[in-house]
Amino acid sequence: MTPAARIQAAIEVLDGVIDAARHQGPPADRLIAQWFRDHRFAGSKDKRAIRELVYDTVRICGPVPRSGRAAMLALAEASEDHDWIAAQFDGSQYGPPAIREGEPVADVGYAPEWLEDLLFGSDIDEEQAAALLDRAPLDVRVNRLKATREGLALPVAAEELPVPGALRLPTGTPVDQWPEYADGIIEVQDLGSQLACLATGAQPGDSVIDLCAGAGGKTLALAAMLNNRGTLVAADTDRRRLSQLAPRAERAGAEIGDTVLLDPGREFAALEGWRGAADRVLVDAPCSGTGTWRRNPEARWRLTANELERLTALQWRLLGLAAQLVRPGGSLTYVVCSVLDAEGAGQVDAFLAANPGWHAETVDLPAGRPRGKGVRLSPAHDGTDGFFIARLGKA
Ligand SMILES: C[S@@+](CC[C@H](N)C(=O)[O-])C[C@H]1O[C@@H](n2cnc3c(N)ncnc32)[C@H](O)[C@@H]1O
Repeated sequence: MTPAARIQAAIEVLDGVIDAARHQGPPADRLIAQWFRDHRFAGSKDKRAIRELVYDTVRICGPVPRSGRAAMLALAEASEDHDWIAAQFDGSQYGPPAIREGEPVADVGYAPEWLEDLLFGSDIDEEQAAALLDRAPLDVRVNRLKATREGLALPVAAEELPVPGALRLPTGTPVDQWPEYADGIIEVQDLGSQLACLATGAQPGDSVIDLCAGAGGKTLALAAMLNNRGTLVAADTDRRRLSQLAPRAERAGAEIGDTVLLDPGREFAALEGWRGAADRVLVDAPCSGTGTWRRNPEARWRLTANELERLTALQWRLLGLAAQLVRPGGSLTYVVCSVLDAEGAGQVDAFLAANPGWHAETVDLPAGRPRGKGVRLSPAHDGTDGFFIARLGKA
C-alpha cells in the first residue's frame, strides 16, 4: 500500500472508532482487526503502519472528533513527527482527497473538556495528563508459586522493577508464545496492579476475599502472596470473566478456595457466610479507567458524566459491602485504575467520615505519591498505569 492509501485506511478505521465511541460499539482493537480481515491485501508492514496511525490519531484528539478525516488532519497539523501526512492528501487513486480550504480539523487535547476539568481538578497537570496517553510498557510478574526470579532465564533482557519478581520487557515481546507463559511461570501484569496487590499486605495463612476479581489477574498475584496457604475467595458479577479464572489458576498452580458469582444488587447474599470474618478484602472496583488510557485511549471518548456517576455510586456501594466482610482488626484495600479524586481519594474520605470504626493504614509502597488517605500511581511519576490505592483498617 502507498503511504497515502495507508492514511485513507486509517481514516476509515477512525470513522468506525468514532462511531463506536458515540454508540458504545466495539473497541478500537476489534475494529482494526476487522478492517484487516476485510482487506486481505494489507501486508504486515501496512497493518503496523495503519494501526500506529489510528492510535496516534486517537491519542492526539481530546474531544470526540467529528470524523476520521478531521482527526487525521489534526494529527498532521499538531505532531511534528507526522508533518509528512498533509502531503499524502493528494487525491491519488487510493489516497485521501485533497485538503479543502477551511476544512474542519479536530481539536487536540487530553480528553473531552468536562473530563479534562476533572483531571486538572484532581491535580493531574499537563505533563501527567500527556503521560496518561503514552504507550504502555510490557510488565510481567514472575509467579513465585512456580519459580524464582533468580532461577529464571528469559529469552530477552528484562528491566528489574521495584517489586520482587516484577520485570519490564521490551514492548512487543511475544511473551504469550513463550513456554514460561504457557506454563504459568510468568503472568502479564502492569507494575501498578502488582503494587495494588502488595498494598493488601496479604500474608500466608490469611483469609482474603477478592471482591471484584474479574478474570483473576490480581487473584493470582494474591495466591502467590499467600503461597497457597490460607483461604482465597474470588467474587465478581461477571460470569464470563470469572469463568476464565479456573484455567488460569490451574496454569499458575494457584489454589482458589471459592469462586463466587455475585448477583448485581444482591451481592451480599452469596457472601453472607463471610460477614465480619475476612482478614483482608480487596475491592478492585469498576471505574472510569482514566489510568489505563495508555492501553485503550479511545476510552476517554466513551466515558460520559452519567457513566462516571453510575460508577462512583457502585464503588461507594462496594466499599460498604466489603466493609461488612472484614473482621475486627482486618483490612480493606480499595483500588481503582483511575486518577480522578471522585473515584479515589474522595471515596475514601467519605467512607472514613461515614464509618468511625475505620482508619486509613499506611501503605508502604516502593512507588507512588500520597493522595488523600492513600497513594496515587501515575504513568508520569511511576511508569505504571494510573491507580489510586488505599488500605483501611477496621477497629
Ligand atoms: C477493575 S475490574 C477488576 C479487574 C480484576 N481484579 C483484575 O485484576 O483483573 C472490576 C470488576 O468489577 C466487577 N464488578 C462490577 N460490578 C460488580 C459488583 N456489583 N460486585 C462485584 N464485582 C463487580 C466487574 O465485572 C469487573 O470484573
